[in-house]
Amino acid sequence: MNLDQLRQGIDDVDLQIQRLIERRAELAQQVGRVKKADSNDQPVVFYRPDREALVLREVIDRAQGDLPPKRIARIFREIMSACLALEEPTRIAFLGPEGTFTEAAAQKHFGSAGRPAPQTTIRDVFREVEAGSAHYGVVPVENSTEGVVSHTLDCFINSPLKICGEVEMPIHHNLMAAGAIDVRAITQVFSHQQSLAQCRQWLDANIPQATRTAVTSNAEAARMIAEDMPAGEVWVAIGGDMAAARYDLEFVARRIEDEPDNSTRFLVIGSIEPGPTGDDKTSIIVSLENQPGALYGLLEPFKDRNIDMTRLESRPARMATWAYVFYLDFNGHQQDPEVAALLDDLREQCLELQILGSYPRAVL
Ligand SMILES: C=C(O[C@@H]1C=C(C(=O)O)C=C[C@H]1O)C(=O)O
Repeated sequence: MNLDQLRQGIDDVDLQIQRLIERRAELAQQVGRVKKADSNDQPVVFYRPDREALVLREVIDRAQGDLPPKRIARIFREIMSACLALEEPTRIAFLGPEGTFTEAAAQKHFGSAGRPAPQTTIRDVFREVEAGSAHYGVVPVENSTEGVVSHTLDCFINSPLKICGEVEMPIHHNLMAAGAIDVRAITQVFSHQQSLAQCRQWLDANIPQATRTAVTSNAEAARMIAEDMPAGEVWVAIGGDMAAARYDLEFVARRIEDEPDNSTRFLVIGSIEPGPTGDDKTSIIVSLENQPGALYGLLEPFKDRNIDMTRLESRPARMATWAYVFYLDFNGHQQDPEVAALLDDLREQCLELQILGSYPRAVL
């Protein structure tokens, strides 16, 4: 076939794809009407992360041809995002400002039809969702190089919100400046404290002379470089591609993170509790008495029931009675019989047990 014929073929296929997407959107709107009709005057829950995870896993399972399965799943992610927006425009609070990795994580999880609501602190993200001003929130929880974001875990302790999803993001850092600069002339480097820590060795080796200053986010650092730099100073920022694009900065060096597999895990928080999908995780917070064997008693039921713990984090207790506070992630959904039995075992071992949520394992 020649070029014109091939392009005619593409036009024909595009027409079919478009009509099918439009048909899909109509069906999603009907789903929205059924959800409303079935709601018995309760707040209607349009977003269903469990169903979305199943749709995406199905796409990946049946992928064929040369398109990588995750790439085609991302296309479906966007289609679903547009369909959900027809049912209800979804407002998503995230740790801002615009240009942070958390914004990129929110987009990866909800697609681009979500309405972003940047917040100044992690606590503000919780507040915004608790108050109902945003439907869902996205907050960072752990980084593969730097460990847990303890502030996020602490926010859960006094919050009624549940975890309804997780997002994994590879994190690549750039050194960014407001134009062409001489690296030896750099006086200050700004970024979020976690990003500075993730690039510590690179900074020691390449710009040891620059003062490191932690600011509220790497997007704020990028903004400072673009807008606040005094004459006679050479400031740079560390941040992701989104921050560079948002403030029109140039890359001095790319991928400066010390660990090439640097990644961050984010949590989606909200008031809903997704149903089981067959590949889920559960997160809990427990407090234990300060007595010999307490931690052993917590771990034993996992071994007995052959349930995989994926994270165990200890937090300083806030109340005297809470001698130890632990944050745990494990495989399975609280409605799975084995997990329900495990939770019963744990309740006997712990002073308090708070279920933060069961949610589908990240697909993309
Ligand atoms: C259409 C639905 O509503 C939303 C949109 C979805 C989709 O486009 O496939 C899936 C789940 C929901 O977030 C549904 O619940 O099935």
